[in-house]
Amino acid sequence: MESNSPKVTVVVPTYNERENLPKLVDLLAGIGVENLHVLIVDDNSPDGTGDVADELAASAPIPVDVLHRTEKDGLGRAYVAGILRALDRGADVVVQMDADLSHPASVIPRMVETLATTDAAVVIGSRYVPGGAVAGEWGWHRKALSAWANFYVNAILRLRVKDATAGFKAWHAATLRKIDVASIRSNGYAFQVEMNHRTVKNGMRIVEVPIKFEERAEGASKMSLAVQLESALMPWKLLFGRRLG
Ligand SMILES: Nc1nc2c(ncn2[C@@H]2O[C@H](COP(=O)(O)OP(=O)(O)O[C@H]3O[C@H](CO)[C@@H](O)[C@H](O)[C@@H]3O)[C@@H](O)[C@H]2O)c(=O)[nH]1
Repeated sequence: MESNSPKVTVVVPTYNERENLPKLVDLLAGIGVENLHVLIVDDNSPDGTGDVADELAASAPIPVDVLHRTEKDGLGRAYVAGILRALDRGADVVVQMDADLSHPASVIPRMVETLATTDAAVVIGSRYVPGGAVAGEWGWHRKALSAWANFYVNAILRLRVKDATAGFKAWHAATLRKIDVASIRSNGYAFQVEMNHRTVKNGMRIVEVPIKFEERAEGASKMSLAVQLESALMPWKLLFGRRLG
């Protein structure tokens, strides 16, 4: 039977997340959001995450779909592919979320509610608004990098967002269509910044709700030097409206 509730699709990019993915789907099944769907976008993970995703699609208590891609192509590309598929399949709200359990699934109901009851075009699960936090031990290097990245992009692009690089967000489908997600090219942290920049440039509002961010317990971050370099250049590229390649 068709549900009257908005269709909420959680898009989860995965690369080597076989330990984390079943736990994440389990958590999502328990948050009590009606008409919740999960779309896993796997880039042919060598650890077999794609097979784990297929098993979840067959057995999970909530609808799980899998988009298999042939090779590792970056987080941004995976999100673009996943978001376009979610929109194609009628999502009203699209949630972006990491697979590594660093983003608290329990906050999704509040994010969806905030979208429904305010003029927010997108709601960010934010570490840096009052009530937000980073749990566990982040080394000084990671803290400094995150603080610097936020100061840097806000200074250049005037986004006025406390957690501009956050990867946990709930979008109205209409916002994603308006910002033309298909044309977004940046791939690492810069992907999040470019999405925010397009939202603000189109005169739409970003709202942040606090989250407690957990450091991943299993697997490793895929952040590379190339991702950091892209993030350093991207705000200038956006400011001057040009592509740097
Ligand atoms: N399909 C696919 N998934 C990927 C790829 N690279 C990373 N992922 C997936 O994307 C999610 C985040 O990847 P991490 O490598 O754990 O990201 P991070 O460096 O910890 O960065 C996080 O924090 C940043 C700062 O807040 C965010 O900007 C970023 O989006 C992410 O949330 C994980 O689910 C990971 O498996 C890829 O090339 N392809």
